[in-house]
Amino acid sequence: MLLTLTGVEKSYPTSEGPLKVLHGIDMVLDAGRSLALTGESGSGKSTLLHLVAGLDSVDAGQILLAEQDIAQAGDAARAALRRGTVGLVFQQFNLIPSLDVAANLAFQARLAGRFDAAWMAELAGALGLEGLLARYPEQLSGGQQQRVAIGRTLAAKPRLVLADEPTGNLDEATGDAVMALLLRLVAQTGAGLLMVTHSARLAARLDARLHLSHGRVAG
Ligand SMILES: Nc1ncnc2c1ncn2[C@@H]1O[C@H](COP(=O)(O)OP(=O)(O)OP(=O)(O)O)[C@@H](O)[C@H]1O
Repeated sequence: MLLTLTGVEKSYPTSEGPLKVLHGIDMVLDAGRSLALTGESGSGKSTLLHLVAGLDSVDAGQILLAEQDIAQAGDAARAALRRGTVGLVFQQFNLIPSLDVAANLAFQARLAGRFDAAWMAELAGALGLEGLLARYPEQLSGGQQQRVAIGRTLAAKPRLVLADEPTGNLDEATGDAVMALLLRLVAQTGAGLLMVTHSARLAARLDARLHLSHGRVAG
């Protein structure tokens, strides 16, 4: 199993005392499978994604990612796991403005020590970016920027792709096209995909769905 969560609990400190956001989450995701994380605003979706990404630590429970327990890992170990195993795609594209598309695409793969020119060229082709490699992010449309952001993440060949409303900033037609590319490329690499979405329509395109309600799995 690529990802297993067992009894994951998380609270945030607030001025009125701890706010419990996740109350014992259990979930599994296999390599090559995609899972939509849905739920109303404030149900804990982003919190869960951040924990799996190793961006924050759990209060209790276990997160096994590629046989490693990230819940109990220290900051340095979590950072290493993040670079080596996990790829993130967010609603904000966060491209590096001073780098052209080719350099943005290569950036994370180089950081992870996994730059592969042939894979990069294949990705650029699949994402329709060949003619845009010398442009800078500000010279791209939103849909083009999100395709670069997806390419940048997949270039490093992550075993798990975490996406938070990745097409939330795009119009429906562009978002649908970008989503189709993301699903196709994730399937091609055999990675797992965990994606937060508010859209039941998008959630239905993934293999499975986990619905959160007030920090609990509701279906
Ligand atoms: N750093 C924080 N400190 C205190 N409370 C927080 C913090 N981050 C999130 N919360 C609270 O935790 C709860 C869950 O937030 P989270 O962002 O995980 O929800 P979500 O399901 O992703 O919501 P949305 O769909 O609106 O993005 C909310 O009540 C939120 O206000």
